[in-house]
Amino acid sequence: MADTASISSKTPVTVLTGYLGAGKTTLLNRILSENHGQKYAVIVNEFGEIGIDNDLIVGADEEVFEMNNGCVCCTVRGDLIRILQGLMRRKGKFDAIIVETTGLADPGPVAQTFFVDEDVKAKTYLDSVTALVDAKHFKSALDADRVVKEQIAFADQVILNKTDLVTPEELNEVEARIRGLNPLATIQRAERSGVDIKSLLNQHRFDLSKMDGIANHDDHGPDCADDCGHDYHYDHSHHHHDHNPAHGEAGHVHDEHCGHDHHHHDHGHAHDHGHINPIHDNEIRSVSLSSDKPLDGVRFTKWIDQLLAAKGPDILRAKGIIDVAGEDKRLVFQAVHMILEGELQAPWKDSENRFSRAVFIGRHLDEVALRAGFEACIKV
Ligand SMILES: Nc1nc2c(ncn2[C@@H]2O[C@H](COP(=O)(O)OP(=O)(O)OP(=O)(O)O)[C@@H](O)[C@H]2O)c(=O)[nH]1
Repeated sequence: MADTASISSKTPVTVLTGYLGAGKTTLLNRILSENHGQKYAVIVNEFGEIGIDNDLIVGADEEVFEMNNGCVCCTVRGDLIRILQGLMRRKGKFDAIIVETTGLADPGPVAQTFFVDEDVKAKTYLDSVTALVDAKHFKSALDADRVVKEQIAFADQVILNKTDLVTPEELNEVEARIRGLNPLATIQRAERSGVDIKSLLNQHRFDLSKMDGIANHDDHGPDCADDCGHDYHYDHSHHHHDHNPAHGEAGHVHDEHCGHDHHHHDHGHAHDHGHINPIHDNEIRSVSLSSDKPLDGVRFTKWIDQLLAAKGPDILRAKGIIDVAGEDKRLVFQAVHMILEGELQAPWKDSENRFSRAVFIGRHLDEVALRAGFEACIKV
């Protein structure tokens, strides 16, 4: 149980994203002023913002650290590491950290920081990427800026805010659109970012032990309740890759998808077979693969390694639970771009129907090839 102990001694970090005006400041203000018994250190990115944000947060008597740089996508990681290190020297003064990204930020590099930097990894863990969505302006923002899709694609949980400004029909439509982009995230509706703070933070969304909800994603996403997975006993055969040598360099996470379109694909998928992606989004989408037959562990590992090495820049998030032939425990994995984490855990119960399921969220996903690759791993 060593890892369980160490996870609990690490400080949880919530990365908060959301397009301009979605309600991030409103939410932060709630987090910092409501009486929930927790102390949060907040890292605010100043980019494009004005002083009032500061006043709000400082006034709430919390620790505030700012990142003063322009391009979050390429350069914030070094700053973030430094700020996190500074914060961790004051460990004990707060229970959790919230990183607010700018409305224009690609959450990828920020999320990757928590898997790449050894020091950060040793002291903190990414609890969730939480995206705020402005129900009223979502559709126009989607058209205006690709980062909106990235924020949704990366999110573990979405707060669908400003519900007061749209009709129930419009709200359902926006929610379906979000669900089409990301079948895994939980979605909470809110007015003035009024969600239950306790339900928002400390959810362990990146914790491999809490991914059982993926099994239910066809319905509602991984609605991992608090009691999900608490009793698991791990085997801790932790498997952690960084396929891109460039990522190994300290303070540098400029990956290929860093804000610039280097990738030219033939757009062969005019026809969208995605059964969980009811509304066509020509770029970012999700593909869900499943099988009730066990997979060959060696073949699957090789496939996912090669897939992420080749397509990592396009794959924003992936999660899965795999029934490995001859293995009593389920293999659980998740990836952020090329960074893959997987471990064996939670033995299948005798009464349980075993299954394998993998969900990929990304751009230019070739569903036919993904499906063929996955199915080739089925143990014959
Ligand atoms: N009607 C309505 N207005 C809201 C709601 N939530 C936030 N607002 C308002 O929307 C505006 C933008 O909210 P902020 O919390 O500043 O949004 P933000 O994401 O921090 O915005 P940026 O800092 O520009 O990225 C503010 O005037 C809020 O008062 C809501 O649920 N309904």
